[in-house]
Amino acid sequence: MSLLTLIRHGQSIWNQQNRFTGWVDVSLSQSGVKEAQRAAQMLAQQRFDLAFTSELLRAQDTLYEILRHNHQCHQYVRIHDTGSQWYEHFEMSPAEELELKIYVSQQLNERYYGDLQGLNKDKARQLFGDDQVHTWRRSYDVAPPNGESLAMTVTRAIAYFQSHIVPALQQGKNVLVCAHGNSLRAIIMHIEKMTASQIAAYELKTGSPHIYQCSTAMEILSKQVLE
Ligand SMILES: O=C(O)[C@H](O)COP(=O)(O)O
Repeated sequence: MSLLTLIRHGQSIWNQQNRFTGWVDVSLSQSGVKEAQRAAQMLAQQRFDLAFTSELLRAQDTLYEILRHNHQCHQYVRIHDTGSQWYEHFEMSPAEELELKIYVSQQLNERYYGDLQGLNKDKARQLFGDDQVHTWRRSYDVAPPNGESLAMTVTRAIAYFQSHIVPALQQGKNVLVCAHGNSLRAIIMHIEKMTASQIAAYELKTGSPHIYQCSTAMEILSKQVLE
């Protein structure tokens, strides 16, 4: 059995300003730092064997806040996703084996919101109408102008989940994934076998850990959401 802990980053400064963020690399707000610290307290006793995050600051800062307060993890090494599995071959001494590996990948980035990035969501509603903005935000297969649909985010995030995260879970490792609302909804849709309409309506609070107990055959044995 293994534990899969999914957590959306703490509130960002553009979440606070109600602006479409996507791949714009904004920091956590003061409230977001507090959310990350609270999540760290909730997860302080949890042992993690490895972690995954996106290339974006708000997810990485939330992850490091959790690791800084984790009683099991004292050192870590970041491995950037360069497309090659170079890290599978390098030798680590027993002491280095204690280092937690953090895999950083663009595949776990937030949904790319294209031309909407930076725009205030209320301003967008004034410009394009409530229905159009809701469709861009919460439909499954409609993309915002020059952006990704949720379906496109799901495709890349699940491909990464299956190629990099599932093998670790099948080996019984405890995995921490600190990412974004839409890339995590992609993973949740996959493991909970949700439909497109169910996941389109599913909301993840910032800084709220979703903890799944998984069998090595990837059955979900239990789910706990900490708030
Ligand atoms: O990127 C963003 O704007 C948010 O993090 C997610 O926005 P959404 O909840 O509108 O998808």
